[in-house]
Amino acid sequence: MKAAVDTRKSICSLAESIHSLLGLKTRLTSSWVDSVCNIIKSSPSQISLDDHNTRNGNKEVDMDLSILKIKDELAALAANIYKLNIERRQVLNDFLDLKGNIRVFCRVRPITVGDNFNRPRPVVALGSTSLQLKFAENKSKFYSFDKVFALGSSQDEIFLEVEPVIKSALDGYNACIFAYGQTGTGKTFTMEGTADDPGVIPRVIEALFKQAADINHTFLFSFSMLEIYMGYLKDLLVPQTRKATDVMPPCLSIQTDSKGEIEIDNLVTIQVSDFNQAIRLYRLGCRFRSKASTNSNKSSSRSHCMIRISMTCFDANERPRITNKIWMVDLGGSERVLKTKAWGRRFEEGKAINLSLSALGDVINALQRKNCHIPYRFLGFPQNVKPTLNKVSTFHRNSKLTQVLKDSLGEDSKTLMLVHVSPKEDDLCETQANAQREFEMTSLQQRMKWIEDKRHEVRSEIQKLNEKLEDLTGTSPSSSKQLEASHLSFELEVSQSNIEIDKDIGNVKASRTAEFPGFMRPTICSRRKSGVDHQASEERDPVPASKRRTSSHRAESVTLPIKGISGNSSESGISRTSCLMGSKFKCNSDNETEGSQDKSECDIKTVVFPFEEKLLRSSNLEKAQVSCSERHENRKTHILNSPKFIKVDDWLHLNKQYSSNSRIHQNKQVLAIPHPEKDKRDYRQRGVEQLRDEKVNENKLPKKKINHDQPKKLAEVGAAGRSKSEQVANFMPTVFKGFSNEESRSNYISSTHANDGIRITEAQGMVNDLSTEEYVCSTSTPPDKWSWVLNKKRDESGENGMPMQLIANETKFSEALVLSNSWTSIHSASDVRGPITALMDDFGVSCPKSVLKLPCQKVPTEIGKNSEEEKMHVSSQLSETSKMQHRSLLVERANKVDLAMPTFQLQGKRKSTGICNLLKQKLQTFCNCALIGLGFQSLGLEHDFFYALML
Ligand SMILES: Nc1ncnc2c1ncn2[C@@H]1O[C@H](COP(=O)(O)OP(=O)(O)OP(=O)(O)O)[C@@H](O)[C@H]1O
Repeated sequence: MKAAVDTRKSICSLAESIHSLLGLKTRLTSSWVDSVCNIIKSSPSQISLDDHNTRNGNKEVDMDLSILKIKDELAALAANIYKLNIERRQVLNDFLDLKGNIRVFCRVRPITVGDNFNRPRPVVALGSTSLQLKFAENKSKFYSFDKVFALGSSQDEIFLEVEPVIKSALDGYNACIFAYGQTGTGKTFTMEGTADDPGVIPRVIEALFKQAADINHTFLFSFSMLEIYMGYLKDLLVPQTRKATDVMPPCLSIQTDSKGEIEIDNLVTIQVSDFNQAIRLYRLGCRFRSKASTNSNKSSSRSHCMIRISMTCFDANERPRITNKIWMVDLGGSERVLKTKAWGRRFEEGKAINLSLSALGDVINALQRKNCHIPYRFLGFPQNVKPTLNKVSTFHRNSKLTQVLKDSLGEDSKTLMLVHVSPKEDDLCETQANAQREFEMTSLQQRMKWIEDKRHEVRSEIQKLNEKLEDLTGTSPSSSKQLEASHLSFELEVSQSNIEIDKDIGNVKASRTAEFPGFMRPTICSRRKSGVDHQASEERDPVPASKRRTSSHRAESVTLPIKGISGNSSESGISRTSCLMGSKFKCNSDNETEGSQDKSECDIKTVVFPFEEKLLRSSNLEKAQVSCSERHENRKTHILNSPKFIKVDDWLHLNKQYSSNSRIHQNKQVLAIPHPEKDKRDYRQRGVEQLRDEKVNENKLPKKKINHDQPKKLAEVGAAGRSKSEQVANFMPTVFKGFSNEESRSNYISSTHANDGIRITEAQGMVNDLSTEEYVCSTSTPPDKWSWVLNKKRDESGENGMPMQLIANETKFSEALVLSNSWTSIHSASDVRGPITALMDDFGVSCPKSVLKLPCQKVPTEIGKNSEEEKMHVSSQLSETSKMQHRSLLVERANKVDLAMPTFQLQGKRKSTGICNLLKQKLQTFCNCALIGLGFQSLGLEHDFFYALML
């Protein structure tokens, strides 16, 4: 071809020179030249170079000509290829654009050793692009991906999808390949692979060198490797003086400039000329990656490992840029802090990983949506915040991961996300947990409603009884006010709990979006911060705005409607300390991830502490009770902390101390009630005596002298001559007198009661008497305490009083009190019934209804002191005379009843003396004691407490 062109040129020049020589005026046309050329070509006598050479017999010239010919052809082909290359690049780019510059693949890890083979697999790959997560029999969720690699997919299959990205990189585009997934889902396996089955990174390096060699350009490759660990950038190729086992490298080579931008160019960049050099560097860097050993004793990556291969090509004008790079990132394993119950360093690592993954998710999501603002570094201000310079730091996102990748995660960059999923049921994503939570919340709500209804019922019953009482006594009982107050507070708690539930449900619902996997969606926080999805979330969220947490996560107050005040639901602002910063997310120095950015990240994310998981997952009733009792606890702290009350623990401690010194108890099962020392006992006894004296004087009844030393002496004598069971029988207090069970007796020994059989019998009579009109339910107080309380009271008022009365005057009763550690409480029947029923439900114990249908309590008053108060506990049906008789009887017996003895007396039939009734009463009493005791036990109290309660 070139020869033809040359021939044509020479013909042209020849013709022109002839033309000028002849002085011809006409110009030579190309058609004329063509025809002359044709004549020459077709003429057998043409004079060509070949002919000339052949004629001269010069074969070498012949050779040159053929070479020239081939070269001509090659040049033509090269031109063609150039055109095709441009076209291919365009087509590939269009293809990737069409597919999406960000593509997401999913790989399901195969079942490995240690997985439970018998459990049904909840992750199912449906076709090549969708994945089903089954988290209940009839509940599952579908996700779509660009491609799903099912269980057992090979490394080759994965690489086949990665290859186009390598081509793009060689064409001059920046590219990123990420491996994302929970800990242990196979990220490192996919990226690194094994010696026999190499993963993406070695394959990419190999392909880059191979394909670059195929391209007729000169490439210069360089290799860098770094990790982001706990917010720090660490150059893994900095000359290492440390051992591979060191957790932290001694120096960090990457700094930030004055604006806080990462000076990524400071990275150690090593030129590599072939695959072997690059792979050696890669292996070296991997040795220094921060890892932690997990429960299964394998090392888990606790950082993001980033490999950068930069390529520079000087002789390819068609490339969009001279130097471009491909990042391969093995992201740190995301983990549910709740699930792993990580703490300390592991918790910090997990937190840092999760935060940066969340930031990456935000960036990718913004890119997918083609948002004008991509939050590589700064998320933007919330709607209600005016941007000022000093506020920038507050709302700074500053994720180093996205900052480093900033120029490789963009419009003309290719991003490949390899999402890894474990087939393990336990590793199901947060969606499952949310569904579970949602279910729990619903049942919690139902339970709350049930409790509320029940409360209303009980309350109206109380109301009726109070009214009846008012009619009878002519006075407004203070207890009714207390009940009212306790009811109101309960209402408040219910409404608060409801709000909390609603809030949680709102959060659950808000997080329920479909199409993309979680990390591809903007986080709730970022939506709130940027205000992008504010509208959308409001549409999604059925919970009224007033009941939701305000958009600021630092919201300090909510407005709660308080029911029950003046019959209207009024709005009352109740200040709540920041739930996130206060209890949920303690953003103190301990919990902050190291590094500059993490304070701001702390601002954004909520991390729930492990102990809260328990609370969240505890049964509905438990939750209600916990929050209820906590609040009650606060309200009652000042009461219980008053010096009038000894704390249970204190008492038990004292008791133990005393018991250890005491030689009285021989049976280990028996809680030894301390034998009161003389001076201590005197307080009580003197109190009783004084009271008795007063009453006796008043009623002209003969005074009985109590010999304080008698019980002790009798005990010694008795112990010498009787068997243990006999002692036990005599030790038995009144309420258990009817029982013949040895075991129940032995658990119930009280040395104080041991020696006064007459007293027991008489006290029993008194119980019967009392039960004619009154129901008194009192948890027992140890002798020391009684005397102490009595003493205190006497010291203050200068007079003695019955302990029960003192306490009755001071103590409110409510359900919470049953659950509280208070020893001294007097409950109305209806107040007791609630917890007892609940306890019965909890423990599956059945009890005759009659036991629970107790009439309203009448608090025993200080006898004879106040005639009004007397009326409270003496039947209105009794005449004044019978009242007096009753009172005198009571007083007479008061000296026989040890006030330290626990009384749990039930109303029986009037003057019931029948053995059946008696037995029934005892059974009922025992049942209730046991139930309350079990209730206390369920609060984690020790056995001592239970025994003491029985006593
Ligand atoms: N596709 C697979 N085929 C065979 N084994 C696999 C596959 N994926 C993962 N494994 C195995 O599962 C285990 C966990 O994988 P790997 O260490 O890659 O998880 P990871 O996601 O990187 O965990 P971490 O985030 O804790 O580092 C390894 O023993 C690995 O060999």
